[in-house]
Amino acid sequence: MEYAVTLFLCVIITILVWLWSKTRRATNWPPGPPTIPFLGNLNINFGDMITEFRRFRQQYGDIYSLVIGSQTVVVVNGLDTPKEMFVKNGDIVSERADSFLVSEVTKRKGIASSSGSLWKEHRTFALSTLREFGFGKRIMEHKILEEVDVFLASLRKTKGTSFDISPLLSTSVSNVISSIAFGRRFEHDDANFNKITNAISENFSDSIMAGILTFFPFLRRIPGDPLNVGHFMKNVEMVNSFTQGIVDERKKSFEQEGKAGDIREVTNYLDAYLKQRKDAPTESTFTDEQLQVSITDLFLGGTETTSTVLQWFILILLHKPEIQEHMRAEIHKIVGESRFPSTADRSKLPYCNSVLHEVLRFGNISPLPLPHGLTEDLHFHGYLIPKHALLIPNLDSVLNDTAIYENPSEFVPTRFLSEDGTVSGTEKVYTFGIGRRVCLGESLARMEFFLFATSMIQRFKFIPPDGYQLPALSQYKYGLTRQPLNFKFKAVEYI
Ligand code: HEM
Repeated sequence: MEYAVTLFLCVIITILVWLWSKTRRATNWPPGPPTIPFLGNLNINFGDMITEFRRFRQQYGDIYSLVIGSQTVVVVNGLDTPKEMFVKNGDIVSERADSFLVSEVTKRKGIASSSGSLWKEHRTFALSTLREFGFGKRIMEHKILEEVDVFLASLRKTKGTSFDISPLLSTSVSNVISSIAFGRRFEHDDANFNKITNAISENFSDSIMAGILTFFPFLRRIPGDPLNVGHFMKNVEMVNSFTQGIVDERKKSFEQEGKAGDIREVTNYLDAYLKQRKDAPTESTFTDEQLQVSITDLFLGGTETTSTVLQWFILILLHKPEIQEHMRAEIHKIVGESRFPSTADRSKLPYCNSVLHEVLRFGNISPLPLPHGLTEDLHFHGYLIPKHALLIPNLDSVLNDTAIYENPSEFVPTRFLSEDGTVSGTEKVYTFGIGRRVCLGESLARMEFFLFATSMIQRFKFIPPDGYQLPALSQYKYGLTRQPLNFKFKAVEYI
């Protein structure tokens, strides 16, 4: 009996010591808020991480750490420290750390969630394939402008009545990446496609829970599902079966074409992948599962982010009609009214260009990207960053840095306009990330943003409905991206 009690006490003490050691910060790690025994930094405000992280930066400097659950989080802030961390040490810090989204939702597959050679091979393949199909080229511009044309026709149909533009933007922007990723576009009244873009929107705006589950995975099992994980996973399954259906259908016709010796010209990522898979050795990383997850990554990455930036753009211009007027005057002067603006006009539209960069800065749509992981312990600025840490490049700390920008919380349309009328300083607008994990769709997103935004302003005036209170520019929803609150407006045809 005495032996059993002693054994029991030893087990309890071992567990307590283990728990205590897991929830304290080692002395050689970056500093951070004091940890509470057995709780670590559980007392921080998870509801407003952006503000909380700003406060920690003021207190602890450009690199600090938090102990949450049994995880160590290291947050890297400012302009120079992230560059040094994610560019100079790119070999060590470009893995994707485990999180609920990475390990439970995408099972470390695809592009955004994979690591090591699986990630390198697929990122390289995706970049070179997408470049071949027009990323950053005129052929891509044509595709986007076709979509802009359909989008503006839908705006016209609203006949100046008040409406919510988010579903229309999601479908239009999604059609661009769909045609590049799998050679398809969808009609604006396609109910099934609208269900898919709606599921994506819901998951992007409603995923604080994904962050919580990263640190406390057991909360997923709570009876009654108070975190609504079931709904999130249902949306994930809906999107997965949509992309799987497209892959399966094309695989079948690809095999038939192969048998007949008549494979269609390769014009999209899906066809390029099937061809790569056909020619690849059996032990290659190019598998059916990788195909489905990487297509889904492109589809998701290319849908919600760009349409969120466009929503910020419209909301800002509703608040500041004088900026609309100024942009429209510049576009009409340089481009005229009969054709859409093109990327070749960009350098001749410095005011518009400055406004769009300011939207990318002010919108701050991905302030805290998915955490990076490490391949080994890293000694950095005199601290030890343990291999198991989750590394967060805090993009908010660059985009709202008072050392770089005067009054960063204000929208200043001429922020990037120099006295000589040229645009400068835009290289510090790190909206698309830093280092080797930098956004894969950056050139597409920039082109889409420019073409959609300038064509809209060229032809439409945006006005708030009479007596309607627009959401303030300081308000936002934060899930996977930082989004404006829902709003309505009228698009009145100008030309
Ligand atoms: C304005 C629009 C966009 C913004 C602000 C944005 C921002 C970002 C950010 C901050 C990251 C994470 C960087 C990191 O992990 O450190 C990222 C990754 C990624 N983005 Fe975008 N993105 C946009 C549009 C797009 C588009 C159009 C695509 C479609 C091709 C795309 C595909 C991806 C992919 C696949 C990754 C994962 C890259 C990797 O892990 O190697 N994004 N994006």
